[in-house]
Amino acid sequence: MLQSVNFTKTTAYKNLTEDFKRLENKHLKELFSAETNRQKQFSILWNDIFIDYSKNRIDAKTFSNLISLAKEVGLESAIKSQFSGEKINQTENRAVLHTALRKQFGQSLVVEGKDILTDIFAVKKQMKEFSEKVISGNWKGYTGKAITDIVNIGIGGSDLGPVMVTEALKAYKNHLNLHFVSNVDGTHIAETLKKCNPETTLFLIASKTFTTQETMANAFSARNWFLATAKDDAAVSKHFVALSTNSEQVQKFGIDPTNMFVFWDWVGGRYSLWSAIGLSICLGIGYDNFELLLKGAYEMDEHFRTANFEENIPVILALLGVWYVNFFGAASHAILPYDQYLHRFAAYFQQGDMESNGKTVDRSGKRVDYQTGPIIWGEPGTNGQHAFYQLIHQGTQMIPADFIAPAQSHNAIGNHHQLLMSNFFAQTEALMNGKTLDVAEAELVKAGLSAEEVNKLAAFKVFEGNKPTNSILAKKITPEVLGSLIAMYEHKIFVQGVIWNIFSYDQWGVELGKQLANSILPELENEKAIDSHDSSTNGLINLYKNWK
Ligand SMILES: O=P(O)(O)OC[C@H]1O[C@](O)(CO)[C@@H](O)[C@@H]1O
Repeated sequence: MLQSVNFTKTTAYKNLTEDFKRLENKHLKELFSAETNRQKQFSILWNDIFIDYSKNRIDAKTFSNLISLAKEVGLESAIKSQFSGEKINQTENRAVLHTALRKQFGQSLVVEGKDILTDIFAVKKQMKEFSEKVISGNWKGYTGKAITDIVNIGIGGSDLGPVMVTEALKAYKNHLNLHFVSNVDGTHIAETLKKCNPETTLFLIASKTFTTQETMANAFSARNWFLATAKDDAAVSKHFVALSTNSEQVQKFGIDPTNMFVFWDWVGGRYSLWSAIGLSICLGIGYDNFELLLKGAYEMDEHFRTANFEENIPVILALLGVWYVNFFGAASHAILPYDQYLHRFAAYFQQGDMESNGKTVDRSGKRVDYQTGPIIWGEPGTNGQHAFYQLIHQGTQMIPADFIAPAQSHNAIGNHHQLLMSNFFAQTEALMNGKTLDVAEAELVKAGLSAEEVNKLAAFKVFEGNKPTNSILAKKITPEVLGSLIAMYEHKIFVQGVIWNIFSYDQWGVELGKQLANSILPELENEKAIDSHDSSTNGLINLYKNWK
């Protein structure tokens, strides 16, 4: 079981407090000139991924104290507990075993006396056979036509992962058109269905619980739309399949149990793209590529499970994050992929990270007196450069950022990739070095400005620099590399949760809004004025009722 340790009471934390005093006002430029082999010291080449964390505000002593922190909070035994299937998600009394889904054929994992890989491999086989049948055109719709369009209906973890992965691996896409419907706003399903033909559309109803309001509303609307043309309930089985843990609800909805792809309660929603929830991935890029994605994740699992903390990528990234959140007071962390295909990567980890570590109560049930999970955000470079980088460069907040880029593009058109990469390299260099007042003034003088003008303008052209970044350079974004990158962030989130002494695998914080929406829903179904809430909520509801 996970130990409950307040990390702020450890010796390592005390030492890090001293480190912070020493480094708080030290510029990264100074650290680089003091250590000529700094990149070598603070980087890891692993498979086809290079992690350069040298542009962080640490020195060798801090690094070693951060590693000690991981040891003191019992990270080693926490990793063992998670991988072996202990019920570390204590508030839901569940194991956390998305890593089991990535195990390779021929392996086994016995949990509570049962080899859980037997069931996992059986579902994978079902996913392989089904996806191959649909892709080849052998799976026919109710009028005998092959499937052309796949609509995945799900939300949160039952949507974001498949969306992100199928976008990231679009270069591997086959002929099937993929659509994702998540929002309960009728616009989402309506606009999607405009592009589909009921005879050739396959719906994947993706929901761990099969009770999620948004997903069920969209699923029923999809079925109504389908039956309006098919006019025969028997046709549903050729066009609707379920990805879920809840067979009872699946059957109630009317989906044939043979069309159900199961997973288990030990797969958290935001960690479920590796399970049956990944069926849209199999359909979009082929089962073999899905297997490669799992393989890449498995390799990262093994690295995380076995590497010394000093060389352990997820552990190091997590510790650097803690360093900025808890010592420098960073409130957010940016994920900035220089790859258009990764345009949903940051959005995916908004759920992955914030739903996991957005907690205020520690594992003993007490309110924490330190900061926990940061806000995760980001957009692909170079678009972000022309939008919000101004604040990263010259704003008052410290925003640690991960820059991710592939050395090889899937679309080598002209010199586009060189242009992209020159920006990737330039940004972390600029964030680190900044630009001094002297340089700013000299540039203005060179541009022919008068002394008075130089004096007026120079301050605005200064970049303090000293902004921490990680550079994550991959050879190419292949399914395997993507799998490794996703698993890397998953484990980073876990490590941070262990340090912050919180439960990373529950998400009670999403419940209150759901409860209240359920109690408000009946109040919207009649004309009566509402007075059961506060004046603001009553006023808004009543105005809505007047206007609708
Ligand atoms: O797959 P389900 O059960 O429909 O849940 C969807 C999402 O809802 C949540 O439970 C909370 O919003 C997420 O954790 C989950 O990914």
